[in-house]
Amino acid sequence: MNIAVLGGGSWGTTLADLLARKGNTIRLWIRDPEQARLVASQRVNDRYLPGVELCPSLRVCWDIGEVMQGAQCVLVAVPSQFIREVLSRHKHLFPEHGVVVCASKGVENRTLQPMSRVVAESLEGKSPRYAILSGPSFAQEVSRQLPTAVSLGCEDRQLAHTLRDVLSTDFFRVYTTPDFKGVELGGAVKNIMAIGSGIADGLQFGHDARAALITRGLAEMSRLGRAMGAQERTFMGLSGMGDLVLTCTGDLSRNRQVGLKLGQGQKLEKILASMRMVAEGVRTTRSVYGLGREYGIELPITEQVYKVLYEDKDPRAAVQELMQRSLKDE
Ligand SMILES: NC(=O)c1ccc[n+]([C@@H]2O[C@H](COP(=O)([O-])OP(=O)(O)OC[C@H]3O[C@@H](n4cnc5c(N)ncnc54)[C@H](O)[C@@H]3O)[C@@H](O)[C@H]2O)c1
Ligand SMILES: O=P(O)(O)OC[C@H](O)CO
Repeated sequence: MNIAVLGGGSWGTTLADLLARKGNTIRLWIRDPEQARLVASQRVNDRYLPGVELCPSLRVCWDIGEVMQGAQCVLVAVPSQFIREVLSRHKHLFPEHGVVVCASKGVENRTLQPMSRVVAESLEGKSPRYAILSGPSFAQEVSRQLPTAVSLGCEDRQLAHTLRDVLSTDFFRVYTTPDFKGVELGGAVKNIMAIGSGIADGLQFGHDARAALITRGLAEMSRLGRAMGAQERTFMGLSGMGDLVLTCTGDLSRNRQVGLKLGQGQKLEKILASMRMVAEGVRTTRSVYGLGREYGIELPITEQVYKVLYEDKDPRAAVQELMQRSLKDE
């Protein structure tokens, strides 16, 4: 397949490399010309995926027109808050009824829209056929060909199966589900819980606290998902429980790292200034907090993470408040 990958961060680079190694025709768009030239000549994305030698057939380019030429599928791995801007600006390059796979995890701040809506609205008039790729997958592990399993949410069963076959390898196993809403919401909300789990671990609150956060985080995610039209059982799968477990426990998670530092007493501004990569959960917390209010759904962990991130609440007081809520049935 001829595929354009938009987003030269760690995930876009990893997926482009994986697909190129399978013999697909892959072009990777890196928006910064200097960075694109460097990656193209050195055959390593030193900034976002150091130490991984890229497949010789993978073309790296800053000219998005060239990258999009003849693409049968566009895989989007740009941070979620920039997807609308990138797709809208380059809408003329997209074919009608083209296939778009969104691999980014987040909910837009301005509109509170999940990624499927952002893609559909940005490409309005082009009627894109879209799928959401999510699930427990650290770029650093996938790029080293370590065994990984993910979810692909796509309403069109035939397209889902085609994409599954295109994306799967011996070490990267793709499961399909028509519930794209559940897949995208799971991928977005787990980042909030990863920050929460990092906070608890940064405070050295122990394994019990972390297990409680993961489990109650799953309940919170499912509650919001149900209200937004997702299927509850999707959250028991890879893009829900799977990614929660990974990012709430795995130190490779950038969202967990943000939480750990907050729990250790660092300030958000300083933490973000020290990071080169994106921690989607920081901005997604703001969106999901807004969704909770819009849908009238109780999201206690999200609310406390929001207060720590945006109201400078003491992390210890946030955990205390969670523990002192009125007692209820599970
Ligand atoms: N890295 C992973 O392990 C992983 C795994 C699964 C999903 N994801 C998701 O993939 C998405 C991309 O994350 P990543 O880890 O590749 O990012 P990254 O932190 O590795 O890189 C950030 C990327 O964002 C780009 N960027 C920054 N500002 C931009 C703008 N204004 N417009 C367009 N691009 C801009 C940078 O050029 C860079 O390519 C996120 O939604 C993330 O949650 C990441
Ligand atoms: O590093 P994080 O926290 O953005 O997590 C990366 C992936 O989403 C893990 O599935």
